Amino acid sequence: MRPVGSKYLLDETLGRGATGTVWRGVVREDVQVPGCPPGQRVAIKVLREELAADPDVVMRFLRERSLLLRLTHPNIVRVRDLVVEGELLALVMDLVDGPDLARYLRANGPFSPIAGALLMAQVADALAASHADGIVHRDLKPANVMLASTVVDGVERMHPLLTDFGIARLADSPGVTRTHEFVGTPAYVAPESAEGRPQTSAVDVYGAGIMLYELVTGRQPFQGDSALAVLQAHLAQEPQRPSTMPEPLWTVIERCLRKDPAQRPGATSLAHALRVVAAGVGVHASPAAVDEALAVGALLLPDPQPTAVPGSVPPLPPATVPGALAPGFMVPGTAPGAEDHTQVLPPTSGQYDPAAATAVMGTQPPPPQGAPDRTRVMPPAAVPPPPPAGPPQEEAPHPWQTQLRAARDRNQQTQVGYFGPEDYEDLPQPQVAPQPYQAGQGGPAGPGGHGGQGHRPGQGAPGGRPGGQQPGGYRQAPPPPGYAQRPPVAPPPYQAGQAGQGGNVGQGGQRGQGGRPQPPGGYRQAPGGYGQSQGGYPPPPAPTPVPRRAEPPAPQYREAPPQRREEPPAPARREPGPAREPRPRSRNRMYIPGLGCFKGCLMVLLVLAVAGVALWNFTPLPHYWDNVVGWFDSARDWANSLFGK
Ligand SMILES: Nc1ncnc2c1ncn2[C@@H]1O[C@H](COP(=O)(O)OP(=O)(O)OP(=O)(O)O)[C@@H](O)[C@H]1O
Repeated sequence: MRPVGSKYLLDETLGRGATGTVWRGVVREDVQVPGCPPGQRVAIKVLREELAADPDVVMRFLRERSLLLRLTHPNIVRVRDLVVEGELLALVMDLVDGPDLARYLRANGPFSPIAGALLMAQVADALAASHADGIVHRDLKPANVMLASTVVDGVERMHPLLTDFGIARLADSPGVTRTHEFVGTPAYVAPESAEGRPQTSAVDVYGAGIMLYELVTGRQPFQGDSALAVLQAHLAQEPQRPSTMPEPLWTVIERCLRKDPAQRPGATSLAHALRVVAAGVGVHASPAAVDEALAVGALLLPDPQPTAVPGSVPPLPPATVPGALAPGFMVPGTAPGAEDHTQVLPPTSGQYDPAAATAVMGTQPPPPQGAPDRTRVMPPAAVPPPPPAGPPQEEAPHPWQTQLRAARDRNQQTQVGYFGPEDYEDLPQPQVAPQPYQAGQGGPAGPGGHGGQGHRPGQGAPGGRPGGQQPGGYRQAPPPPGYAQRPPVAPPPYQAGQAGQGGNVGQGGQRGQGGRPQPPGGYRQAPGGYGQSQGGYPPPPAPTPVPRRAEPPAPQYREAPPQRREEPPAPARREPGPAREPRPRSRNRMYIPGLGCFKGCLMVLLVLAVAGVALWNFTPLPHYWDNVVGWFDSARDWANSLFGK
């Protein structure tokens, strides 16, 4: 295990993202960390060195320490500590034993509308709490929702936990992102973020709408061949209701995806509305619950005081084409006020001092001066010379570009991007693309409610996807002390426990009649689950102990074209400018996470030595060598005899 800071040991890598690497770690046995007993297993996100080398990010890290540590909620992965040492920045979090939602979706396919609504209601709870605390997530996506499993009444259930809070905000340093760039993932980015307009907590609600759509359909509402095209779709296209989507759920999604952030609901009312929808779309919903779900639009109240994202750029001139980017927009350094925001990444704040005390941002005092430095996960970067005074020069390559290259092989990464009007001209005119799986789809819905409305192409027959809830219902974990400041949310009706056995409510609001008969307990055959997926997830790659579905997936989901891998946005074209200063590069040329350059070099020498020994012993090389030495001796004797020596 490798030390990180003076309190933690890194064990193994859990995964890598665009902003850093997440490790499984452990609290050292010989230290005291408040709230974390010695030996406690934790997850440690070590931010990438480009971020850690930016003094502005470090300052933000320190400033927001108390905010992030304070953010506790049953549906938020708790941040336990922040480690700042040399050029290492790390967040210590609770370790979640489970997959993230993106991986779960890939492995198991979409959720039923009820399960999707209930899952997203918990995510909306987490958003409401963070917004009330002044924190906007800004990078909401399934990959940032971890699925823990909890056992309630002897039944394993999924418990969503939102993570990566504050990362987008940390990354959004003036030294890291520049004017009109966005931090986020194109498929989930709100129009105002893509356009560089001021952002508020409404961007998270937009992301929640995209996620909700994806959870119940298996695809995202806005797609394109490139990140730029996806961003353009967010700006110009209207989302289309899939025929299988219950009307109340669509009402919620459509409101979350409004282009105007002021028309989106607040996170608190979103959570409430989703529970009302979940209670009203099952075939066993009471008529009153059905009516309430159909009137859900009235519950979707905008946030009266949306939380502003600090430092988001001022509004730009209105676009001339609806949904298009404003003229001159996204060209770094040319937009009005750009000079206020665009900065060259400042030099690092000084040489790394290995003898310096570890600065761990906990409540514990730092170790005494002269204590051995235990953290060398990332070696220090060279200190570049200060930029020469004179006329402004073109900026060095953006550090995020390095990250994007590194992340290129991963789908749906958090990205920073910008694009200009010339890029926009390359795009096809905005149009509303037909839903891929609508092609060849069946006729009008039959009397089978949601279940009969198109899960099987060409028919409206009964027997679609059954929803329903489990007797005993899904229960939420009790909120922790202190969380009660949040506005009260009406207890969801499903807590009362409903037996679910069939399809969802049809588009016309009639209760589905034709849901496939299911055993009590809802869509899963396993006892205790609600909806399609809430009965526990199979921890990949181990097979799930209970069959997930009572029937094979609906054909159109299988027939839908595979999701394209998102390419990171192409770097913006820049006007030819004066020659760039060579970018100061890190000394860490051969970067092996956790090993560092020195050990990497030793490893290379060792490999060369072993190869040399093997060559000498297992090839005729010694024989050739003797021959060469013999020839050399003969030549010397001949030369000596020639010159009479
Ligand atoms: N608290 C945690 N406990 C356990 N695993 C975690 C935790 N946080 C993240 N992970 C795992 O680590 C992996 C990498 O996480 P990270 O947040 O860096 O990825 P990402 O969200 O895909 O990337 P990015 O947001 O930078 O685009 C994830 O796949 C997730 O499964």
